Amino acid sequence: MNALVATNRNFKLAARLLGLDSKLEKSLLIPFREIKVECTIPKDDGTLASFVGFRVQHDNARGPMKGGIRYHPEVDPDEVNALAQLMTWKASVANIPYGGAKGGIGCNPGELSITELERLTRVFTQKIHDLIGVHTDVPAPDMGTNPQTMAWILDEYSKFHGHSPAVVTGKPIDLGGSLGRDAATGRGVLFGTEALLNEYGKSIAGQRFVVQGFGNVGSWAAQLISENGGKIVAVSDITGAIKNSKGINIPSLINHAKENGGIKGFNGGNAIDPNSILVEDCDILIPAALGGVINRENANDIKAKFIVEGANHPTDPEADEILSNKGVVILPDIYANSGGVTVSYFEWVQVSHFSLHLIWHVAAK
Ligand SMILES: NC(=O)C1=CN([C@@H]2O[C@H](COP(=O)(O)OP(=O)(O)OC[C@H]3O[C@@H](n4cnc5c(N)ncnc54)[C@H](OP(=O)(O)O)[C@@H]3O)[C@@H](O)[C@H]2O)C=CC1
Ligand SMILES: O=C(O)CCC(=O)C(=O)O
Repeated sequence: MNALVATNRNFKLAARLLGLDSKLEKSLLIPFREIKVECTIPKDDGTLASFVGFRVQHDNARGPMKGGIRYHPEVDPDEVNALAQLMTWKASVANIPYGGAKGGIGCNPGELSITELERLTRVFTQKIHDLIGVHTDVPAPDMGTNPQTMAWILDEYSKFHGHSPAVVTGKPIDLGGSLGRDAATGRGVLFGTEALLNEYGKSIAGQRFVVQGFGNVGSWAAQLISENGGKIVAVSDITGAIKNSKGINIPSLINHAKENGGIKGFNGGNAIDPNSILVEDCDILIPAALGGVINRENANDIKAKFIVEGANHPTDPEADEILSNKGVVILPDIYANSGGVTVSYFEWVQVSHFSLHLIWHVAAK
C-alpha cells in the first residue's frame, strides 16, 4: 500500500477515536509545505548526474519542524510526505516541542563516492537553505545518511547564514553533536521493548529476537538487547541474512559488517533467504529498515508475538488488521523509535544554549 495512503488511513482512524474536529483533521492531512528540487552534480569521472531531492514540512504548531533526511533509491514524494506526517505525531507522543518534517534524495548512496555524496549534499543544501533553519526546520540523519552528511549540511548552510550548529542534529560530537545520539534510536527501542514486555509480565532476558536491517537503528538495538540478555536469533541487511538459534554474537557481527560492508559472509550463523527474515520463528520481531515490509502477503506467516517498530511505518494497515486478529501486539513506530528525535532535541537545546551563551559572553566583554 502507498505509504501516504497508509499513513492517512491510520491518522483518520485516530482522529475519529479522538473525536477530532473535522476541519482540524482536514488541515492536518495537508502538509505545511512540500519542496522538490533538482540536484545536478559532476561525478568523479567528469560526467553529470541529476537527482531529485525532497523536503516536506508537515506541521509547526508545536515547534520547529524536525525530521531526518533519507538517501535511498526508493525515496518518492508520497513516502517523504508520509514520513513527515509521522514526525509530527512522534514529537507529540514523545512530548518534545517540535513539529514534523522529513527529507530525502532519490539516490543509491552505495553507488556514489564520498566526494560525490558531499557534492550532492551541498547542492541539496544550497537549494533548500532558505526554507530550513534553527527555529523553522531542523534536519537529522535517516536511512543512508549519517553524522558526516549532517556536517556537510551544517557547513553549507553556514556559508549563507553564519555558523549555525543547531540547524541540524545527529552531527559529529566535535561540531556540537550530542553524546548518545548515535545509539539513541536503538536505545529507545530497548526501553520501549522492556516497557512492553513488563506489561505482559516478561523481561528481555531469554526472549528470542529477529532484526531486519543492521544499520544505525538495527545494530544498536541488537547490541543493547543482547547486552540485556535477549537472544538475537536472526538478522538481515541489504547484503543477506543470517540465523543462529543459539544467539548471534552481535559485537562480532558489527565488526564483520564494518569490515565487509554488510553482514554477508559472517561465520557465526547460517545464511538464510533474506526474504524469509520477517517470518522467522522468534518472540519479538524488530523491523529496522524500510517501510511497508509487513503487509498482507506475509502478515499471516509472522510467528512473533510482539512487533517493535524500529523502522518508520513498517506495517501497513491491512497487515495491522491481520496481526491484531492473530493477537500479535505491535509497539508503533511513533513511540518505539522516538528515542532518536528525543536525543536530537537535547542536542538542539544544548547547541542553541551554547550559541546564546557565546553571544552573551562576547557581548559582556
Ligand atoms: N536513524 C535514526 O535515528 C532513526 C531511524 N528511523 C528509521 O529506522 C529505519 C532504519 O534507519 P537507519 O538505521 O537510520 O538507516 P541505516 O541506513 O543506518 O540502516 C538501514 C539498514 O537497513 C538495511 N536495508 C536496506 N534495505 C533493506 C532490505 N530490503 N532488507 C533488509 N535490510 C535492508 C541497510 O542495509 P545496507 O546498509 O547494507 O544498505 C541497513 O542495514 C528507517 O525506517 C528510519 O526511518 C527511525 C527513527 C530514527
Ligand atoms: O532525530 C531527528 O530529528 C529525526 C529522526 C527521524 O528522522 C525519525 O525519527 O524518523
